[in-house]
Amino acid sequence: MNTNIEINHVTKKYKNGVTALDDVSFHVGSGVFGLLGHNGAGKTTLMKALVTVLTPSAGTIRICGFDTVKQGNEVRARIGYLPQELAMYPSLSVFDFVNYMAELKGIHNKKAVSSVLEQVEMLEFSKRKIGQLSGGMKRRVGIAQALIGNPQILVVDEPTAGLDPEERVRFRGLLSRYAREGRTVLLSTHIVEDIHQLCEELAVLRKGHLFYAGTSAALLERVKDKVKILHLENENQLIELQKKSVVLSTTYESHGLTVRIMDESGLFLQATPVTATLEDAYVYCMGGKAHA
Ligand SMILES: Nc1ncnc2c1ncn2[C@@H]1O[C@H](COP(=O)(O)OP(=O)(O)OP(=O)(O)O)[C@@H](O)[C@H]1O
Repeated sequence: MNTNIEINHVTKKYKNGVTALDDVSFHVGSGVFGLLGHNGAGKTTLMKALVTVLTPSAGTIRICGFDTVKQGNEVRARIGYLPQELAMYPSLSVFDFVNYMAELKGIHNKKAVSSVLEQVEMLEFSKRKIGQLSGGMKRRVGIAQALIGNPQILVVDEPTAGLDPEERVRFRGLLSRYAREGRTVLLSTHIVEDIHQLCEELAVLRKGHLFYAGTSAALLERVKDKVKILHLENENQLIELQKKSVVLSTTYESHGLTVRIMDESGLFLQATPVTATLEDAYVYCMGGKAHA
């Protein structure tokens, strides 16, 4: 496997004393790789370090073999980035905006601009003003500017948040097509479905620490035999249960509710074991449904 991203013992401490990343290490090969974690887990901080926007306090990151701190230009030439909130100019046309972003990267090539707009199915809307686009279309334009220069690695921060289901499917298709031919797409998300559909491998951050890195299959193996269902009479019982166990899902019924839990230490003898699903495994990684 070719390693496109190598993250070694990366720590980031902000000036306000927050440790956003604490000794994080993992490697990423080709394909779509998922970065999961709740708000504040450190995903954006890690992505900014990957794309050389910020410098780690300790540790190293290599992108296609180049060090993000010492060889920033080589890294930036190989990486495209769609931040969570990309500043766009509403009065510019789609074409002019992407062309402007290309020029900022030193690429003066209108054919390259048309080509990336075609890849994201926005060529027919080239003349439309940014301010007149739907959320999904804006996101596609965001990807288009990240694809300029045909980067080996594409980093996208929460790309499907706020999209309707149809746009989400389209967006997933786009990312998975891009990840072919040895390229890497690293996407951060807290949408379990994104991971399920797109990523063979994933890393999970929790409060700056790496909780898991590996394949979905290995993650499923970890939760095997630990998923159980329990019947509860009311929500007070649910609140109590959440203090003792990770609640994966809840189904309300006419008489009470049924909950799926992760019984890690085998404490819930009255609960019925069920076959674990990947969805269970992802929700478990995220720390349970209640916090999602
Ligand atoms: N520029 C900054 N200065 C100080 N603290 C910061 C800064 N940026 C982020 N943080 C803090 O670092 C921690 C990690 O934030 P980060 O944005 O990386 O998390 P995240 O997983 O991307 O969350 P979200 O999904 O909400 O974007 C949080 O506690 C956040 O408040």
